[in-house]
Amino acid sequence: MKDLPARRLLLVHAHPDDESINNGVTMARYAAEGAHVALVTCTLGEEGEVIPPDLAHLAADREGGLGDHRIGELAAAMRELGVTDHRFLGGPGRFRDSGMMGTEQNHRPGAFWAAGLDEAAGHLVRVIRSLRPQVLITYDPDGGYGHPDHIQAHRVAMRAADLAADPAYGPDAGAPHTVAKIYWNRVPRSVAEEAFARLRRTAPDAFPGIAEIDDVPGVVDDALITAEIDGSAHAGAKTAAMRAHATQIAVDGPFFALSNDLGQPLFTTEYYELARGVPGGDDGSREHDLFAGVPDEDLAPGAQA
Ligand SMILES: CC(=O)N[C@H]1[C@@H](O[C@@H]2[C@H](O)[C@H](O)[C@@H](O)[C@H](O)[C@H]2O)O[C@H](CO)[C@@H](O)[C@@H]1O
Ligand SMILES: [Zn+2]
Repeated sequence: MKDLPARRLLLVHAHPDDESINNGVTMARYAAEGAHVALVTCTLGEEGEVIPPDLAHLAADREGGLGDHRIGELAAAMRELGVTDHRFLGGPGRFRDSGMMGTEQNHRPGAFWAAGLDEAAGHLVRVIRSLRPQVLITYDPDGGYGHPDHIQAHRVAMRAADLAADPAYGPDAGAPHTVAKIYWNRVPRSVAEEAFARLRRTAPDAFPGIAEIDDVPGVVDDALITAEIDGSAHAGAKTAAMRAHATQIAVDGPFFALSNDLGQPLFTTEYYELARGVPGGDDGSREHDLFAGVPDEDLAPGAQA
């Protein structure tokens, strides 16, 4: 077992593609700076729609196989971001994509939405106690846009952070560890409005339609934003990572669309709300480093891969 770098970031996401859409430049930046970046994806995205016609046969209501295919898409996306530690919660296929809210897939055996919270969180506690991350990123309580797997990923991540810190929990799951800072993915409304205005102005016909601002996960009033990560130096890596998720995402320059063909902005500054922990800034201004404020004694090797 080898010691990991002093700075360790853990991201918890629902499906392959969410990590690149929400945190592509953040992951690329910290990986490039030598921090250890670990991604836990909770499902394989088996119920997703498929954009390229020549891959349509992979869909769950056709031949199936989309989940296995998306494992490969995720691996390709991680190579573009320089991230080498990416895992599936409980192992590949342990929890199945639950489909959109209100669909019958929500209640299928194995669906992540139907999983027991503590059973699912127990898998993540082991990851937290071995990696010992100082920073964790996940969704807000609504999962960004209400998808059941996103909501469940939020619940599992927050519950696992609580259990990992509890000395009375799981003595066989590793030594207790408290994650110093937990962030939720956010987009400030003013930034979203300006980006959509630019999309309508410069590329009105790039896609068959244009999404609504509130279709963008996590859009909130600017006042709720506590950190911003300018990843313009890593814009190419994020774009390439999103392109790697070819069954789910179509990229056109600084814009993209999901399988609904509705154009939306590709953000190269990523925004966060500090949900737990002490902010690094001292005057209430936004942080520009997610590890800001983490005590020096916590920024040390000693975790295990
Ligand atoms: C970004 C994200 O969370 N994608 C999920 C989502 O996919 C959407 C879903 O298929 C919807 O029906 C489409 O209109 C939309 O364009 C898709 O992005 O839900 C899928 C099923 O749970 C999931 O596999 C996909 O990763
Ligand atoms: Zn998702």
